Amino acid sequence: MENPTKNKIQNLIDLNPVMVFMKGTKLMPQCGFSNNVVQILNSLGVTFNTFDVLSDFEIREGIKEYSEWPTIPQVYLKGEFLGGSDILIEMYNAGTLKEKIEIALAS
Ligand SMILES: N[C@@H](CCC(=O)N[C@@H](CS)C(=O)NCC(=O)O)C(=O)O
Ligand code: FES
Repeated sequence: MENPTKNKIQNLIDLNPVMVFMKGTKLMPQCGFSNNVVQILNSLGVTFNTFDVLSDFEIREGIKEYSEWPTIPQVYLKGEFLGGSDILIEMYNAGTLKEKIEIALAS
């Protein structure tokens, strides 16, 4: 996937230490899975940026190809794919998510 879509995805991930590809916006998530991620990051006081894949079909499909992960939401931490809703819930419940994010952001 060497194309403008991939470049746009790469730029978003490079520029934003915590980058969330989701359905809807922080204030109005359009799916429960995306809402889960927003609520978890908000509750931990994490600063994050979002991209609404419902506004761009190329990015919606491109992000799945980029990460080889088939679903939205997708959370990236310092350029690395961290997970979707299930994985974030798991890390949040395990109590490991905040520290993982803080360590990554400090490095
Ligand atoms: N188990 C997934 C749930 C997310 C999910 O199933 N997303 C679906 C429905 S929102 C999806 O992205 N489908 C492909 C699409 O809508 O493009 C997770 O942990 O994030
Ligand atoms: S939009 Fe239907 S499950 Fe996410």
